Amino acid sequence: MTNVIEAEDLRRTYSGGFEAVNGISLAVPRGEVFALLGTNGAGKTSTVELLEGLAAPSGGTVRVLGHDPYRERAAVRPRIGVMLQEGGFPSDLTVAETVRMWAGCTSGARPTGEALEAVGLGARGGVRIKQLSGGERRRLDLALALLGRPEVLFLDEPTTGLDAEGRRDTWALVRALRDGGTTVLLTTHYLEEAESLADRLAIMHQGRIVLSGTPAEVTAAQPARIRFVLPEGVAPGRLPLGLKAAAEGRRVEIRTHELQDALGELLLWARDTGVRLEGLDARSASLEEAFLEIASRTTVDGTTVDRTTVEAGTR
Ligand SMILES: Nc1ncnc2c1ncn2[C@@H]1O[C@H](COP(=O)(O)OP(=O)(O)OP(=O)(O)O)[C@@H](O)[C@H]1O
Repeated sequence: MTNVIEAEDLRRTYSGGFEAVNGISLAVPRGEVFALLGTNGAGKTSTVELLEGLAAPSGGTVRVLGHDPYRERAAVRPRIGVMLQEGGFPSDLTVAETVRMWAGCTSGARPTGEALEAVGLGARGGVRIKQLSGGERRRLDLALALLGRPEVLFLDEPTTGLDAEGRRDTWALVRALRDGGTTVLLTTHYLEEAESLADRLAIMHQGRIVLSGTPAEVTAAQPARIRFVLPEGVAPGRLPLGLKAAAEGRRVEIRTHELQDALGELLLWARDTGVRLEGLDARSASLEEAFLEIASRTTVDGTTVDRTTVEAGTR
């Protein structure tokens, strides 16, 4: 499969010397939905703008549909759709007028009605932009990004500000576009969105990709968790030797990559010793845990380390 988006050791340094993108490499094949995740300021928008050709990288290379999106903008721009984090519209125009205006600058544009129907704004064509809700503006942004039937769609936080139904409608639309062969690269703060929509994802932290893969691969890298409360008088030290547990008073947490084995061992021990495990809760790792674990890291001298390690080292 050919890669529609390719970045190699991509860097972006802002004036003042701040390195917002610090050597990112990624490849997105045709027809894939790829999600970029990361905390505020991780460098997602700075990266996406390089991929869109809106800014020149300070190092590394980008290829979109085989071209440099910044230097060969004329070759790339007609084939991509871009939804920025904040679109600016003339507020006195109606929704339909805005789409028609945009269509005037777009070759092979979809009909206005079709573009608005696709994003659930079919009945809002006559409404002025200034009267739209935040979520409706987001949908209009998406309609404009779709207008030229792009081969590659860049969506920067496409569902921020949408209600639950709007979010699910957008997911359905993105899936339909993907099934039709469109390649989609999106950023999001909603882990559920990345988990349900993305074929592959990357978690960024401080300008770097720290973890990437399918949602299942990314979560599999994290340990599962078992939690329970021991009864009065049963010390955590009595737990079976094979289980590595962290205890706070009677509350115990076990982290393991072998959930079934650990849980089996724990339950057999509890039965054999007549111990009742209150509030027993066992769960596989989630994307949220992977994300929070990465977000809690900090960087010292360019090396990413666990925050607890830093604190221990400074004591
Ligand atoms: N024009 C600029 N000049 C200097 N620094 C900038 C500029 N734009 C962004 N930054 C900084 O670069 C870093 C990355 O910003 P960016 O917007 O790419 O992050 P993000 O992951 O998209 O964050 P968010 O989730 O909040 O949108 C931040 O620390 C930000 O303050």
